[in-house]
Amino acid sequence: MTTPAIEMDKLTKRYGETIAVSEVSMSVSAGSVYGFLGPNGAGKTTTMSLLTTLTRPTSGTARVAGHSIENREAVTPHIGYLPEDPPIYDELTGREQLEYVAGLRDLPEDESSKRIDEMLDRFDLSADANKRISGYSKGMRQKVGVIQAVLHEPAVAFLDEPTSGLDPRAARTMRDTIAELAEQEMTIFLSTHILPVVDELADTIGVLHDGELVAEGDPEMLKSRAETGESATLEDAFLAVTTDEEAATEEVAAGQSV
Ligand SMILES: Nc1ncnc2c1ncn2[C@@H]1O[C@H](COP(=O)(O)OP(=O)(O)OP(=O)(O)O)[C@@H](O)[C@H]1O
Repeated sequence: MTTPAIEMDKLTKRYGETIAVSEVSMSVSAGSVYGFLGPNGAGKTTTMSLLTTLTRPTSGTARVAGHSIENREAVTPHIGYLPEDPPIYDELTGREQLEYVAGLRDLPEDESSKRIDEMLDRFDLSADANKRISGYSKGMRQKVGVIQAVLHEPAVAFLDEPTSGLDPRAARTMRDTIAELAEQEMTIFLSTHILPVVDELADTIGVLHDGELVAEGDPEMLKSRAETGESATLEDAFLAVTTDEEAATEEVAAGQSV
């Protein structure tokens, strides 16, 4: 059996009185797309900060690409992260920003410049690649953020709202790119509020609510739990598991979902 790309065991993060992430345990198969859902404030960003080693857990453990998150140097070469606000330098051009990131990752120059060109072209950014990022639109910045997260072909990419700010064509390109990267065995940990994106791409969906993993399964399985008839959507399922907290917890306890 191959090592899971992500494993969490009772991962917990407290901020004073607030329990942002509460004893979350899960396993994400290598090469799969994991859709990570939850209402505002559920703890998704905190979970991704923990898994990308930007925040330390209060208790519990996790391994990413086979390495403990306690060991930042071991984990970071294997991951890419698109946070809500991607770290990019306004004074650089799009191409310079990507070359800078490739340099940080020690990528061979000829290989990385070919991949940068290919990704810029794919996201329709080639014509603006030599313009300063300060003049980029929100969507253009988002494209740069995504490209830099996957440029080094990490084993696991954490993407927080990757289609945010993108026009319909660019959003389509983003979804196609995510599917393609997963086909190439990259594990994608995808957090978004746009449920059709998750429905289309995710092999497994986990729903976080008040820091707890209240449901987990493939999209069809989750929909079948919504109890709104045969035409239940992922939105119905999401609302069911994040509003009827007691029932969800009971099912978790009964081992029906997690
Ligand atoms: N640095 C921090 N200090 C104190 N509390 C925090 C901090 N970061 C997050 N929290 C709290 O932890 C909880 C989870 O927040 P988090 O940002 O992880 O949620 P989220 O699921 O990403 O929400 P959203 O969908 O709105 O982005 C919230 O109650 C939030 O107020």
